[in-house]
Order: sequence, then C-alpha cells, then structure tokens
Amino acid sequence: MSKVIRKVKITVPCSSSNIGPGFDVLGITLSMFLTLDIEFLEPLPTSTNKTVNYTNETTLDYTGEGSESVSLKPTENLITKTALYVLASHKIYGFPVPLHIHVNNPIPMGRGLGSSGAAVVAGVLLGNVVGELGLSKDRLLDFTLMVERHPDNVTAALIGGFIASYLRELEPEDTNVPHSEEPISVIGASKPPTVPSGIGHYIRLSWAKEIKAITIIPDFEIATATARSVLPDAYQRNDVVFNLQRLAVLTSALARSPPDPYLIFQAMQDKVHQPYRKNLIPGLSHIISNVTPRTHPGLLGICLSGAGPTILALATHNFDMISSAITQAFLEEGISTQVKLLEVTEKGASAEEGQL
Ligand SMILES: Nc1ncnc2c1ncn2[C@@H]1O[C@H](COP(=O)(O)OP(=O)(O)O)[C@@H](O)[C@H]1O
Ligand SMILES: N[C@@H](CCOP(=O)(O)O)C(=O)O
Repeated sequence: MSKVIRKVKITVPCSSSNIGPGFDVLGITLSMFLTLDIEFLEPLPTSTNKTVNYTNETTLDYTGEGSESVSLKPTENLITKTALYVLASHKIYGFPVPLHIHVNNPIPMGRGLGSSGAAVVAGVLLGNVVGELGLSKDRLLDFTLMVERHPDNVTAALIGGFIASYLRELEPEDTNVPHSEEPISVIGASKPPTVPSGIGHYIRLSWAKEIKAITIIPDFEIATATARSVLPDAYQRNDVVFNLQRLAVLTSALARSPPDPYLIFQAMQDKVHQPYRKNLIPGLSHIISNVTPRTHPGLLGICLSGAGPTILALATHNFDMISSAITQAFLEEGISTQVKLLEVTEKGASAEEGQL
C-alpha cells in the first residue's frame, strides 16, 4: 500500500440552465454536489530527475449516478481527461504524482442537471490542484469553456448562484486549437494546446431566498448534443425579441421578495429552444402550459432544465401538489420520474485540503 501524503476534496454543484428564455445565458446552482476525494500517494523513488508521468498508476473508484457506465481509466474518464488536458496546456504531460480518486456523483446523467458541466469543472480544478498551477477563477473558466462551449452551466457550477454569462467572440485561430474533446491526442503532443484568455464573462444575479427548485427528473436520458442538434441555425426576429424581453424582466423578477408569480410565469416562457425540444420530451408542451400559478398556487414558473428532459419548477410552497401534477403528466406518457426539491445555493466549485 502506498503512503497517502496529501488529501484534497473537490466539490462541484449541479446546475439548471436556461431558466426558460435565457438559452445559453442563465444558470443556477442547486444543492446536489459531485465530489472528488483525492489522495496523493508517495511516488516511487527514481534514480533520475526526469519528470515521471503517473497517469497509469492513478486509480479511480466511483459511486453514484453513472457507476455502471463511466470509464475508470484516467485517460478516458471525463473528469481525469479534462485534468490531463489542463496539465498538458501547461506542458505537464500526465499526472506528476500518483493519485487515488474516489468520485461520488449524485447528479443524474443526461437529464439537464449539468452532470457533464460539473465533471468538466471538477476536472479543471483537479488539473489546477495536481499541477500546482495556481489558476485564477477566470482562467479556470477559460479551460472549462474550451470543453463546454455554452457558458451557462459550467460558469454557474464554477462560480455558484444565479449566474448570467456570455462568451467573448473568439478569433479563428483560437477556435482551431485542439480542445479536450480529444485531449488524449494532445497529451503527448510536442506543442501543448494553447487556451485563449478571458473567454467567459459573467455576473452573479440576486435570487429571492424563498424561491426553491423542484426538479422532476424523468427516467430517460437525452444527451445535450442531441438536444442541441434539433435547434435551428437561425431564428425569426419576433421569436428573438420575445425571449429578450422576457430575459430582461426575469433577471430582476427572480430577485424580488415576495416574488410575483404572474410576472415570473410569463417571463419564463421561451421560443428559442423548448418548442424544438418538445418532440424529444413527451408531455413537455402539456406540462409547461397547463401547470400554472392559477392552477397550482405556490408555483412561480416552469421550464425545461438545461437541455432536458428534467422539468424545473420554481416555487415558494405547495411543492408536493406541484410535483404531483408534473409526475402525473409524465406518467400519462408512460414515463416514471423522481422528484428532488433543491435549494438554490451560492456555493460554487471548491478544492479544499483534507486532514491526513
Ligand atoms: N461524473 C462523471 N464522470 C464521468 N463522466 C461524466 C460524469 N458526469 C457526466 N459525465 C459524462 O457526461 C455525459 C452526460 O452529459 P450531457 O449529455 O451533457 O448531459 P447532462 O445534462 O447530464 O450534462 C455522460 O453520459 C457522461 O459521458
Ligand atoms: N444551454 C444549454 C444547457 C445544457 O445544459 P445541460 O445541463 O443539459 O448539459 C442547452 O440548453 O443546450
């Protein structure tokens, strides 16, 4: 057994993105956390000063969502391969110390609760800690955005809270650099991947404390890439204006106490992504138009969480009645669900030293 010489815990919240009209713009972090318990193991004595690559000696074990399907090979697992990408960008090829990493993931995958965003953020933090890179939050965000090119879920997961974000437009040469879709190909490359600076810009918005998040999570997955592939390349001006008007109102409406259900419900309508995703999610159109603050007091607004299929219902009370109505609508489509009542948390991703 190798001796444990350091322990670090990485914690990353799940997220719900878009919040109706804020497609690729808004994200909130919710009280369900991916954790990595990292043990740094004593390296074997070597006779030379040559940097040793301990990727093959690094082991992963995994509990929670995805434990049946996720690869435990450090060069394949999304968390560790993102970390290897960050290290390679700093000319560190492979883990410079042997690690044992225990991953616990309560975030259901492919459901629109930011599981991949959380994994990518965890990987960037892992690379930063293991390589002792000392990257700032903004620089950590650059790396996450080289992997997930929509900023809403990763920025929320990294920063925490109710976040609005945008990407700076990149120069063509910046978008040509290899990104971590294929990080393995860059690990041994003679030219390390360069990552442009200042890609992501964000602001934390206020959130009224009494607004809770009911998530109704159907028992089927939709890969975010699939849910993005059904969206059009161009939009009608009136649909864009429809969303912009609501987005501007929504960002303040969700900060006000007491929250105004009728204002929020209307401000959470969307014409940019949900109408195109309804064919992927049986019951979606019915749910978002029939479960309202009038029929279900306590409800403020309802939308698809991220790319779906989870439904996000924002509410102040009557949580059981609201979730039952949505659960029932899915059941009528033959779809079972699980319900989680979550808090909007301001806690973003963190890496903390542990006790030996
Ligand atoms: N903790 C994790 N460890 C490794 N891979 C993960 C983890 N979480 C998510 N993933 C990867 O991300 C995929 C889901 O991503 P995506 O389709 O974007 O859905 P989501 O809405 O859950 O982010 C999973 O199929 C898996 O490949
Ligand atoms: N804006 C993105 C958000 C995807 O979030 P995820 O949690 O589903 O990965 C989109 O709607 O495609």
